[in-house]
Amino acid sequence: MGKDTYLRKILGPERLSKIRASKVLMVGAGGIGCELLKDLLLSGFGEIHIIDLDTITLSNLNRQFLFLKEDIDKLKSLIVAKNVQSFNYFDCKLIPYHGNVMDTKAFPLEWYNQFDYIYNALDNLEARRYVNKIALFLRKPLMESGTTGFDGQVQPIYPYETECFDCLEKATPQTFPVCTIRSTPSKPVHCIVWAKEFLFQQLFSFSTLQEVLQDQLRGETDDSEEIDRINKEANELFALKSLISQEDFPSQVIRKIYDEDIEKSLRLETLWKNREKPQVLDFENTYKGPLMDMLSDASNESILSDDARSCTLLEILYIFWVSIVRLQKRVNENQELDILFDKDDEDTLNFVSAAANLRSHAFHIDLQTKFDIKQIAGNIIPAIATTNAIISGFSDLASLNYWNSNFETKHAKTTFISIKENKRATSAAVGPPSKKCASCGQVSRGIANISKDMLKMTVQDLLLKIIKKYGYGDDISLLLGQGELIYDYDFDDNLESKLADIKSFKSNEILLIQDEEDNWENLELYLNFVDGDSIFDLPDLTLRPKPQVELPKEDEDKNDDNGPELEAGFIEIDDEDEPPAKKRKIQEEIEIL
Ligand SMILES: Nc1ncnc2c1ncn2[C@@H]1O[C@H](COP(=O)(O)OP(=O)(O)OP(=O)(O)O)[C@@H](O)[C@H]1O
Ligand SMILES: [Zn+2]
Repeated sequence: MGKDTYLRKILGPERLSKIRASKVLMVGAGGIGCELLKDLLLSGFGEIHIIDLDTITLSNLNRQFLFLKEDIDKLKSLIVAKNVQSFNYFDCKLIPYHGNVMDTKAFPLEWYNQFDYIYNALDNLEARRYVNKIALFLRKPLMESGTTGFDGQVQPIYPYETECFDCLEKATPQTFPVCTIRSTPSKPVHCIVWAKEFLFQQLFSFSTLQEVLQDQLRGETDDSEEIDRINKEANELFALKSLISQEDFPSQVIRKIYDEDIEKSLRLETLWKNREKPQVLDFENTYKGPLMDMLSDASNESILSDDARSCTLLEILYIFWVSIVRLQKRVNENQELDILFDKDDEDTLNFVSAAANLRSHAFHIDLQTKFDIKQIAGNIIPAIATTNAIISGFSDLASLNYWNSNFETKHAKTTFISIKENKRATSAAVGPPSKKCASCGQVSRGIANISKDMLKMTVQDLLLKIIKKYGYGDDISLLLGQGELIYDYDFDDNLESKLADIKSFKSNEILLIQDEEDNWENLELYLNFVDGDSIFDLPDLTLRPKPQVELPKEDEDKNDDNGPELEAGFIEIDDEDEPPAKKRKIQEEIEIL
C-alpha cells in the first residue's frame, strides 16, 4: 500500500493535497502538544512548526509520551521534533523553536503570517489570549484546546466569523473575604490560603503582611478599630520575622501564632457569638516535650516526605518545626531573602501544609493530608493523559474540516468531553462573535504596511488617511502601545509632528483608533514597517457600527458557575490552568468529520 493510500481514502485526494501543502503552527509541546503533534503528523501536514519555552522535567514523563528519561532538562520543542521522526511516515518538515510565543522580537506578526492554521496546546490564559489576538490580526484560523482533569474542550476560532477565545467569559478565580481568611476560617481552604498568602509571605518573602493586607483590604473596611488591629498584627509579625536569626525562632513562631494570637482573638467576643470558639494549642505545656523527643530521633524524617499520611497533631508540629528550621537556614546561611512558595519546593510545601493544619486544628476544621493541601495550594487538578489524547484527537480532526472544499465557518463545532455519563462527548455549533467581546466584538484589526520613507508624513496626514479610508467622523483619537495618546480632539500638539518623531510609532507596535462619537467600532492597526518606497497600505476593512447601549438584561452566555466578581477585600486564587470553561444551550451529538 502506498504511503498516502490510507489518508487519501479518509480525507479524499483533493483535501489531502491541500493538507500536504499546508504549513501549521503548534504552540506548546506539553501534555496536549505531545499528543497533538503525533496526530498532526499522521494527518499528512506538509510542515509543522512547534514552539515551546520550557525544558523537560521528570514530572512530565508520565503523560508526555514523546519524552524519555534521557531527555530531562532538554528543550521540549527540539526533543518532540526529534522523537517523532521514527513515525514521520509522510515526510513532514518539522521546525522547532525554543522561546516564548509572546516575544514580539523573536516572533513578530509577519512570522505568524506564514501559517495556514494555528493550534494552541497551552496551559495559561495569558498566552492563549495573546495567540487569539494574533489570530484576530491576521484573520488566521485557530484551534483552541484545554483540559482539566477528565474535562476537556476544543474550540475552533475563525476570526470575526465565529466566537474568539475572549468572547465567552472565563470562570472567575475563586475568592474569599479577607476577614474569613484572617479571623474566622471555616474550611480547610481558608487555612491553606492564610498559610500560603499571609503567614508564609510575611515570614519568608519581601512583601510584608501590611502590604498584602492593604492590597486586599482596600475598600473592605473603614472600621478604624479593625484597621488598627490589622496594623498592629502586621507590626507584630514584622517583629517576629526579625527574630529569624535566633535559634528558638520555631518555638517563637508557634507560640505567637497558635497560642497568643488565638488568645487575642478569643477576647473579641462578638466574633464567637454564633461560632464555635477556636482553641489554643498550649505548646509549651502539652507539646514541646514530646516534640523535642521526636526531633532527636532521625528515623522520624520519613514523615516529612510521606504526602498521603494522615498526621497526628504532634507529627504536624514536627513537620512545621523542621520546615521552619530549613527555611530559616536558607535565609540565614544562603541569604535567600525572598523565598517564593512553590508546590515542588519541599520546605515551602511542608511549611504551608503544616501551618494550615495547625490553624485548622485551632478552628475545629478537618485536617488534610499534604497531598490534598498541595493540590489546593498549587491550584492543581491532576493532568490526565487520556483526556489530553482525546482532546488532541478532536483538535486535529475538527481542524481537518477547514480543508474541505465546501467548508463554511458556520458549520464549525466546539467539542466537549466530560466524565459525566450523559456528557462523555458532545458538540455544539460555534456562535458568532459576541457583540460585547473586547477582542473581536467592538474592535476590528488589521496590518498597516508602511515603508520607512513614509515616516515623513505628519500625524495630521495619518489622521486624514484613516478618516478617509474607514469613514470615521472628525472626532477620533489615536493611541499607541500601552495607551500613549497621540491625538484627540482636545490634544492636537502632535498634529504637525512627523511620524518619525513620534517615538513609539515603530514597527510591531499597535495603533488604536477610537471613535469618540461612538458610531463605528474601534480599530487596531499593527504597524509593520516594510522595505521599499512610498508604501502606506492600510488594510481593507469594513467597520461595523458600534452596538448601541442596551438596557441590562439576562446574559444568555453567562457562565452560571462564575463566582462573584473580584472585588477589593477578596483573596484571589490564581488558576492558570483553567480551560476555556463555557456553557452552551444547545449540545448535540458528536459530529466531527
Ligand atoms: N508563552 C508560552 N510560549 C511558549 N510555550 C508556552 C508558553 N506558555 C506555556 N507554554 C508551554 O505550553 C505547554 C503546556 O503544557 P502542559 O499544560 O502539559 O504543561 P507542563 O508545563 O508540561 O506540565 P505541568 O504544568 O503539569 O508541569 C508547556 O510545555 C509550556 O512550556
Ligand atoms: Zn471575541
